[in-house]
Amino acid sequence: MQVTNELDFRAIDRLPPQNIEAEEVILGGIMLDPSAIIRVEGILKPEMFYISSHKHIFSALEALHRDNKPTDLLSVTNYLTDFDMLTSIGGRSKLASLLESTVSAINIDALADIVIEKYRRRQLIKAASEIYQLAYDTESEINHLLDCAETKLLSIRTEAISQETEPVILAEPLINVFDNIEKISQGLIKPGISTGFYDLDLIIKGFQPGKLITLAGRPAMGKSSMLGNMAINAARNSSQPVILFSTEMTKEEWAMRYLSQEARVEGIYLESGRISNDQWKDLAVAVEKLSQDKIYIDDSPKLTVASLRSKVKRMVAKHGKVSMVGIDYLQLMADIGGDDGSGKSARQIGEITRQLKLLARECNTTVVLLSQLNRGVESRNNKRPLMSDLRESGRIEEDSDLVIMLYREEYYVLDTPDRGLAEVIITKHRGGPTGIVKLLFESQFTQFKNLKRTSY
Ligand SMILES: Nc1ncnc2c1ncn2[C@@H]1O[C@H](COP(=O)(O)OP(=O)(O)OP(=O)(O)O)[C@@H](O)[C@H]1O
Repeated sequence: MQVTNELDFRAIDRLPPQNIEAEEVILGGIMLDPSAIIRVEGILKPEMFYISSHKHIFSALEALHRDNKPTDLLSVTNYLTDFDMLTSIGGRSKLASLLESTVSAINIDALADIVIEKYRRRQLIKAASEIYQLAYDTESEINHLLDCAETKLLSIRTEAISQETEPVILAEPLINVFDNIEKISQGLIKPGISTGFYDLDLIIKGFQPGKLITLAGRPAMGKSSMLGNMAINAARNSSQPVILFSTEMTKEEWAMRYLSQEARVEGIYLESGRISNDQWKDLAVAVEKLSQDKIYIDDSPKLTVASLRSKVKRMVAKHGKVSMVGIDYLQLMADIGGDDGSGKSARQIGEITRQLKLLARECNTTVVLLSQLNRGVESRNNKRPLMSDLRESGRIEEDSDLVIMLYREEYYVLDTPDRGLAEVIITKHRGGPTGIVKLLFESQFTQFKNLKRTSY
């Protein structure tokens, strides 16, 4: 019996995970009952079968089904004969034996689960074997090898997540939603973690778990400031940790910003050391307060989505939950290798945003991703950013649940009446309204503030 060529399992002194009987009954079941394939269609894939001939037979059954043809013994035999594959799968006797060993297709879903699970285990062994080989590659840097190893494991996990869900009857989420509304109305839970900005919360309902938020703007609009403000607000309003991944600013620069905001001492005084006695007291109080905040900062300059993901998962394992993951910023992530004109970086960006969206869902957290905007904004009369200004906008727009743009008129017009004001423009909101929220921006403290309180 010829087995699949996933890995040379002879090198491993154990039989690879597989369930040949389950594979046979699935194939026999589909030949017996043509409607059975619908129950595994899109879930079970040919490559998941352990036996090579089973892969080919399942592919043939899928092709027949796609063409609205019967999947019975005669049709499969003809199909494989036409493609000159009948002999290689074991001939007519192989197909007949599959039918003979099957009584019904009743358990096909459960059997498909078994075959998929065995396939995943083989994938895991394959990745482990490749990682084992990687460790001997002395030509490459260890951090690069660790990234490669993480990526291999991540791709198995990503494939598993994207296949895990099955449609459920409406009644099921309905009960959850009703239960949630009841708890919110009784004040037992909050609709989301407050961003600290009341008018913004009114529109987006705070930070919602499982969501990817893209926060974009031209340089110096205040993206990092907004992310820092949101992070501390989320940590204080949820009492759960927040992680900031910062490829641009160091952890000391973040600490300086937070100290400046909390003590209300401008950054230039902190940097020059020109501090009054009163300010020293304020700084001491601020250090004490900030030391209680659960803000974790990772300033690895070469951040990949694979390493980010494992760091977040480790934090979740340690603390139970993470209220927000902030990333400053997308275009500086190490997965993006630059564009050679073939759209490579757009594809890489698309892959990153997809992974981040999956991470938000998997870890039940909110991911806030900073993104640069195209220079195109600068050549327009109205410089308020638009969705199309997002660099490599297509995938960012698709994967994000919310796209928020920052705009400050004073950046372009010095004597504007809107001096000190910032516009937070919600250009995309999946399942909710869009709109513009005005905030005060104190650049000397890199702090956004509410203009006036609007109650819920
Ligand atoms: N210590 C400081 N004192 C005064 N102004 C500051 C200070 N730090 C930052 N700013 C100003 O605050 C504004 C917002 O800075 P921030 O770093 O948040 O912007 P950004 O949108 O993240 O920019 P970039 O994309 O260039 O990193 C800028 O105009 C900057 O000059």
